[in-house]
Amino acid sequence: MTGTDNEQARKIAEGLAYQPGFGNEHSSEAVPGALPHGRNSPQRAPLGLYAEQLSGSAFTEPRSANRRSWLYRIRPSAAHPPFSRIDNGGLRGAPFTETVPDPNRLRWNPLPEPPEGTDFLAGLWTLGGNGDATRRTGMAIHLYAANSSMTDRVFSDADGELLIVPERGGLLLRTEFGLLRAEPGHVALIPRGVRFRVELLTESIGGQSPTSARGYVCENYGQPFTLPDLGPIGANGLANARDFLAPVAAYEDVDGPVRVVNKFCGNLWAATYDHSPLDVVAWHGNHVPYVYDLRRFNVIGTISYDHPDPSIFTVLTSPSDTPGLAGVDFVVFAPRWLVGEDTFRPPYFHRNVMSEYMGLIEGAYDAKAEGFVPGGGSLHNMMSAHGPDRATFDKASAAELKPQKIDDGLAFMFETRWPVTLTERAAGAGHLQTGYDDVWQGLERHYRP
Ligand SMILES: O=C(O)Cc1cc(O)ccc1O
Ligand SMILES: [Fe+2]
Repeated sequence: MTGTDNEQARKIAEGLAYQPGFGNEHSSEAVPGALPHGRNSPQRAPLGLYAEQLSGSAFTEPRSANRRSWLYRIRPSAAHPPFSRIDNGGLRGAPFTETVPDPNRLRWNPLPEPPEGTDFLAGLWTLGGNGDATRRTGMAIHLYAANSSMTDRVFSDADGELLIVPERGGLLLRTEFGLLRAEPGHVALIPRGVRFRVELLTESIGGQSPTSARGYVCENYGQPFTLPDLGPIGANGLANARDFLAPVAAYEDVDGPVRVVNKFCGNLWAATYDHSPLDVVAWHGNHVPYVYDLRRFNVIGTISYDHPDPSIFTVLTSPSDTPGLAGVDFVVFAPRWLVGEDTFRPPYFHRNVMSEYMGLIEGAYDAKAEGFVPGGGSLHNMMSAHGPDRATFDKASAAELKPQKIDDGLAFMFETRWPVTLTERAAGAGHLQTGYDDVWQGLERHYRP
């Protein structure tokens, strides 16, 4: 790609300026005077820019659910050649029909190392999902493993928003709205339809050699993720709105071929533009990307007895049409104190109508002594019986119940109202563990009336 990034983009890449807040009406201009005032669509937009609205909700949705942004860009998005189908690589979309839904407990090791030159988009690998992208319901679970930055191509997803959960390696996300830096322990959200390019962060941004990056992606076809209501918790707590960071405007003024890849109803389509579409000089609105540092999560738990349900750890929820029943919840198991008296402190044995995919960003998870490793994942589909493995059960049943800090791990869960159907690749993967059931073997009877 030729051309120069603007000065602000360089500064941002080094320091990264952000606008705090969740769901705000943000506004930002990379060049003073680029943002019109008092109207969205003046007869001639400032500086000869084109005004364009990007709608993430129907025009008529209630104000509380309404999402749109106004972009002021060098060229309108409409100025592009036709898109043609390209190979979907490891990406699959809903509806998922390659396999039949599997009630077994399943666990995977991390993805194998990708071939040299694999960028974020090429490194996406779909595990499974539910719903239907054309109906804007459900979700998909993807993993990614990359060792190269996207250089001359840009991606966008018409099917849903992308919640990116880095596990290894930092990412620099160059979006239409500006730059986001997402390191392991952060999550980044790219809203539906927003174009972005993923570069691998080296130790210092000025460094030369890209390292590798690995992580998870929840593609949410349903209603956009929002913060859960807090109810009796009160006005503060869990993920606090001010810790979500939206970018400031930063644009590329680049002439030259740029491949623009669009995921549309499950398939990849591409067109070669004669310019970079990351050419937004100013914007305002609430349909915006953001990053959030999971270590900012205000963890709430029992200070008396019993193990609260993990809904108390919900970072973001995608509501469905039934109140309280999420299309998908994003839940984090962050460092916290356990103080419950006369309590079995790790996650309990359970069967859940919701389906649970879990991943591990760092360290260990308190329900599994071994085998659940960073970059790996487990799937406990609707009503499948799971909980602490035998080693964890034995240890926690005998543990002295003094206050205990869990500070050696960061795990997360995508919890969805519909069962997850696997792709053929995930069902037949070499890194699918065999014998996962064995972790619950040897839980002998103790009841002898
Ligand atoms: O299965 C899991 O490990 C996730 C989980 C954690 C917890 O604390 C309670 C219930 C639950 O499903
Ligand atoms: Fe569970």
